[in-house]
Amino acid sequence: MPPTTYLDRILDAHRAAAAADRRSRGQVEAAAEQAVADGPTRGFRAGLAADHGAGHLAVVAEIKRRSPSKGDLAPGLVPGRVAESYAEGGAAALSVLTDADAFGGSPADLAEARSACELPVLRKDFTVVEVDVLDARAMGADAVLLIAAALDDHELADFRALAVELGLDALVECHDEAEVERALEAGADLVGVNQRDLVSFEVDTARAVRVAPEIPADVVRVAESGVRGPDDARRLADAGYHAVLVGEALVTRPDRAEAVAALRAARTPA
Ligand SMILES: O=C(O)c1ccccc1NCC(=O)[C@H](O)[C@H](O)COP(=O)(O)O
Repeated sequence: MPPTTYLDRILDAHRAAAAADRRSRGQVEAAAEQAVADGPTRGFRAGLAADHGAGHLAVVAEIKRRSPSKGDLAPGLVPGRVAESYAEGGAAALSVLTDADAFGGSPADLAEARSACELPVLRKDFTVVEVDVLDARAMGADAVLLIAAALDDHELADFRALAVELGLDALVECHDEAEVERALEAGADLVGVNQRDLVSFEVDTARAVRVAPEIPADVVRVAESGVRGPDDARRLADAGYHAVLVGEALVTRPDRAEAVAALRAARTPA
């Protein structure tokens, strides 16, 4: 049997938490339905496409307190203030880690960040059951993350369909060409290529460039992880990415607004 990886452990922990959840599915559905009744989502995919259409490299700026690979990054950050500085720098969207154990995040971080700005927000978490998708809508997210390596083909298609039904965009995260094929088969119109290997944590800064040709032109493409600054961003823009999703290189900076603006300007005008 292959050794248990970090990803296996975190997915097991999320499945155990889902099994121990004392709420009924009906309760979570009611909360999600209430959120739908309260108003539409902000349009995460549309926000990235619009900023790209205006000639920029769209930036999905992440709120990340700590990470399994690096430890503490900005443990005391104030989500609302960080969201304001990202918006000031021209971010097209936010990504907020809501996992507590590995990242120190929470649904409250997401709610605070979203209410501090007008930007659409991705709930970045390990979605393992349909209730996670309902929860994302209920907590105020505009988009949900579906990690191809964590879900089988049926789950990928079903969770994505549920997200669409709730008005959420689904960012389907892939690591290689085979996962991109599975994402497209599941109907994905928003694909992320994560350059961080979730088993070894190693970042391969050439990965997203290598995988880009497999993603059709009508799919909004996001390069995730290990983007250190404008030089990396420029390579990804040149490879056809609409957006970069950046955590560590933004959250650890004192001048977050300027750092976002520099990434956004990395696209070479055609
Ligand atoms: O960040 C990690 O160490 C990590 C480890 C295992 C699973 C996921 C992990 N991060 C989640 C993310 O996808 C990143 O926070 C996101 O892509 C931004 O990455 P970065 O710009 O390198 O902080």
